[in-house]
Amino acid sequence: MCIDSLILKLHEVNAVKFGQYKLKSGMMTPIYIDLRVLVSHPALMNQVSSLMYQRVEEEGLQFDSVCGVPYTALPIATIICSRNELPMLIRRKEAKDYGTRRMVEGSYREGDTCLIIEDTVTTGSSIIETSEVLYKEGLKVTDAIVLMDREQGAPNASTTKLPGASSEFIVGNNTFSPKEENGNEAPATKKPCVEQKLELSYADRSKLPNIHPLASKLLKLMEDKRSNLCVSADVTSSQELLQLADSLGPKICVLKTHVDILEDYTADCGQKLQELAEKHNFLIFEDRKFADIGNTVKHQYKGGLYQISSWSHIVNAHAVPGPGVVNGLSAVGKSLGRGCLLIAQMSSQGSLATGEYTQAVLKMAEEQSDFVIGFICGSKVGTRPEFIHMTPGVQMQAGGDGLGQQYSTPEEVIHTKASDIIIVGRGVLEAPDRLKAAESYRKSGWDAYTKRLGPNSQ
Ligand SMILES: O=c1ccn([C@@H]2O[C@H](COP(=O)(O)O)[C@@H](O)[C@H]2O)c(=O)[nH]1
Repeated sequence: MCIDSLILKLHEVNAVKFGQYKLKSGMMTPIYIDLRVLVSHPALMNQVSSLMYQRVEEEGLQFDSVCGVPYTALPIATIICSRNELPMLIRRKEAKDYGTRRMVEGSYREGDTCLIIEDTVTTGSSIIETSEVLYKEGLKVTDAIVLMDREQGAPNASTTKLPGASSEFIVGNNTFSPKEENGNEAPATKKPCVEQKLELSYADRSKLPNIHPLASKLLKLMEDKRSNLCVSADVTSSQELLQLADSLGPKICVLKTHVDILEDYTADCGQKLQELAEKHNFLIFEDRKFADIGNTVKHQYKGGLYQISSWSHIVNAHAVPGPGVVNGLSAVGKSLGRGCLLIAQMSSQGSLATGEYTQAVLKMAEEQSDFVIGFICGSKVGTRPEFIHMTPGVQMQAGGDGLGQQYSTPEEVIHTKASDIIIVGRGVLEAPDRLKAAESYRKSGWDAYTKRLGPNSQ
């Protein structure tokens, strides 16, 4: 069976609904996929199971057992396992208060690998929850097969969070084209049984009707300069900072600063930085990570020694204090045309900004999109193409720095994890030739982006 005819059959049994529906993430959607009805349609259920198992075979996946995400994917996993004589595990949603109190039923040994079966993903949070339960039982989740990917963050969420996961394979097609996410009609034309990704270029996104002007400017200059590189200028003297901005300016889309590590900051430095940003067409991002109540961050942003709002186009904030932190920053920055990134995830080992916290950050961003322009994150987390994803912890070699920093490569960050901008600090600063290193990061980031867009991108 091909995808087109499957979609039609799903529509016939009312598994594809049109209207106004609320997703688990809280977001409203005009299309709702309800595969729960499948249990009442055994022939279709068999076809779906066959299609999903076909993909398991095509990918040559190896695993010791199979686990369906409760509840909808449970019968699908059961059919797959029964027909192909595969060992199955059942993940409980709640522990029994008697007997073994196990969260995972079935026979398994520590270190066994497990394939997850899921019907529909939006953010991937259900897959993550299931894999976390399995992981706590000593199982390793290596892959997940999904029938419907709503393309709203799931591949990235799953790829990065599945403990021990190597990859995720999507059976089927996108249910939303980017245009649909914008609210316009234009269902994707589907190629039968072929995975199809629709993605807007930076240039296309810069023209979206609801985009924040600063995000639009950034996306446009990225396309013009063919650069998705942000250099993190973590140096301690103003002279070195300005020299870096001038020499690397042509290679970068954003210059990130930590103004409070400068030993000799004066207002003149902020002024000169702005002039260099104009000269080389990049934006300045002060990585201040505001995290206080609205009234305090308002003062921190506008006043004090650094007067950040007067020279930095972008700042960022933790969502921990609640929406007041954005309101406080917005009270200062909005009229100046500034924008804010919310910290949805961090690159440091053991970061607490994961799972439900990250989801709550996304919600806060949606609600404050007149000032929030995107996220600091490890992978694409947001659903709106208007949001910009910036990822720190990038070097040519994956690894760490011994102080908790964790590095991914430009290819992983931009191509696999679908982020927009790589943030590189020591990868450039500690190179013998900083300009050469910046060019090499620019090229890697850009190549990964064009690869992600596909063959028609250039
Ligand atoms: O999660 C985060 C948030 C911010 N950073 C900042 O990015 C740079 C990374 O520097 P490297 O030398 O490339 O490690 C640095 O300024 C951090 O404060 C981050 O690393 N992780």
